[in-house]
Amino acid sequence: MEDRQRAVKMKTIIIATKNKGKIREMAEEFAELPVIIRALDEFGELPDAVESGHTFAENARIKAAFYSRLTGQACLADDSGLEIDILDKRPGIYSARFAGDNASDGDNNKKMISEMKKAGVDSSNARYKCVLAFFDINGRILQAEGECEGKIKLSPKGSNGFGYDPYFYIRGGKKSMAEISALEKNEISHRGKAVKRMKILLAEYLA
Ligand SMILES: O=P(O)(O)OP(=O)(O)OP(=O)(O)OC[C@H]1O[C@@H](n2cnc3c(O)ncnc32)[C@H](O)[C@@H]1O
Ligand SMILES: [Mg+2]
Repeated sequence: MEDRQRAVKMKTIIIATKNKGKIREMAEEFAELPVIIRALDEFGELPDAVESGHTFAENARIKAAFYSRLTGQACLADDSGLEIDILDKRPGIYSARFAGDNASDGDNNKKMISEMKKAGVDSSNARYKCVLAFFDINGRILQAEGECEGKIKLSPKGSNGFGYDPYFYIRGGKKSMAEISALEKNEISHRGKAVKRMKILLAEYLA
């Protein structure tokens, strides 16, 4: 098939997130699929979805459904966060708003450090979780999940990645998630694992 013909037949999928770090990590992976990948910001200023769910899965579905209704296109949304054992699995689904609505990554990291100090520790087992939800305009839903175990330490290292990455030390290593390359992060991360699973589901869906 010629490129032009293939382009006509290709579906569009919007990566429905306002987090630039997530887009960076996902866009390249999904570019391997026979689909046109677009980012939410190509559709102008859209309102934020209300993340009123009680689980990552509920919030991922809320975001995918909300943005597919707004754009009239198939959407893939990510809900993710960090569970810190010593903090009874907080911030969890509240990871983006740990330090309040519109908190920056820096604000959330400061809040995390102060909560860890309050608990009297300088490290704790922790894990990142990610749920990806895909909604098309006919109501077809696909869902995939991923987890990544590690340790939170109060000494930040590295400047790659985003969010809590400088404080999240990967399993068995002395490196933080912000010290490894984007490629290496995708190999081991919660999002990388969910993306690989979602790619299999999408390939079946598109076939
Ligand atoms: O809702 P969208 O628009 O997708 O963007 P968001 O940043 O608000 O995303 P979430 O509601 O899913 O909150 C996830 C938060 O969890 C943290 N997080 C998730 N994945 C992470 C990763 O790979 N590295 C570091 N922090 C991560 C980070 O603080 C995110 O802001
Ligand atoms: Mg959010």
